[in-house]
Amino acid sequence: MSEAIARFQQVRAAIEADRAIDIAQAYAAIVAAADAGDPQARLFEAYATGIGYGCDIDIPQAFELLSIADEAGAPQATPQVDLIGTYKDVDAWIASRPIRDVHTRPRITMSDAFIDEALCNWLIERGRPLQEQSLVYDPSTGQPIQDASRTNSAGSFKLSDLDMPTILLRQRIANTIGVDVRNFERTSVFRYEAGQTFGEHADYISLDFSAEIRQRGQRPYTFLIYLNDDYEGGETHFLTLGKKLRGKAGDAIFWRNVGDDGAPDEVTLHAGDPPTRGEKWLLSQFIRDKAQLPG
Ligand SMILES: O=C(O)CCC(=O)C(=O)O
Ligand SMILES: [Fe+2]
Repeated sequence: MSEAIARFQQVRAAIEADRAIDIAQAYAAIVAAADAGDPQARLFEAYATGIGYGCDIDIPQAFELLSIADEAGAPQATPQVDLIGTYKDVDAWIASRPIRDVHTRPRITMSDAFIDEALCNWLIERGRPLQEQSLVYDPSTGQPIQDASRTNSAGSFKLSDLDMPTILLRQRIANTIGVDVRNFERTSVFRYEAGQTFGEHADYISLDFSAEIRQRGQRPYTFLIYLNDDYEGGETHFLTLGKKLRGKAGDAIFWRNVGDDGAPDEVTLHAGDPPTRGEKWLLSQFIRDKAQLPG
């Protein structure tokens, strides 16, 4: 094995284990191994180029690299090319989608048929193996603990879990809201089995966590996509507004967690109510007001 490929394997293991690494060096190692003939490294280079991990975001180039990885024999590339090969014009695919307001103060907006069924199913299958029990922080000890207020599971996409459809979807979300995709946190997929819930909470960062806000920014937007609809109950419940909302599979909902002045808006308090029958799958995208570390 060439030295470049051995180095990439180390970088890949660090990314998969979510260890802190130097992103510029990691990107250089990915490209070197790809150039040394490793199709898996070419695939990582495609994702890195899609999200600006150690390089500038270049979507057409990311596409090109995905095709090269496919031809070089990366098995994961083929279903992605099959899925996005139908997106003939990438610019049109990632363009902003029509929206409609469903509430004014706070502004809550929906976008019907934001994605199609094939992409919903793709995202469910990508998110399924990543599911972990959701934890909340115990304010008395500062330790993550399991708590009855949040019983659903969640999985988020690191660089090594990404794929081109998800990368393009992030672009479409950014264009629809009119925000910079570099401000996106990791994309997550949530699963609620019947009876599981994400209790009353707000998505803005509490002003009590001023260091977090200084470092990573406030979280002005939440963007959700309902990935299935064969369940009962399971609404996104805005408790103070007395409003329960839910979309069909592929519909999106988003809202601002802060007011025009940027301060937390307490009326955005909400819950993911428990499905009473069937299981609910949801894509959750949090958006900050500052660029995030990519990956
Ligand atoms: O499941 C829902 O509808 C709500 C999800 C949610 O509150 C969140 O992603 O922050
Ligand atoms: Fe939330």
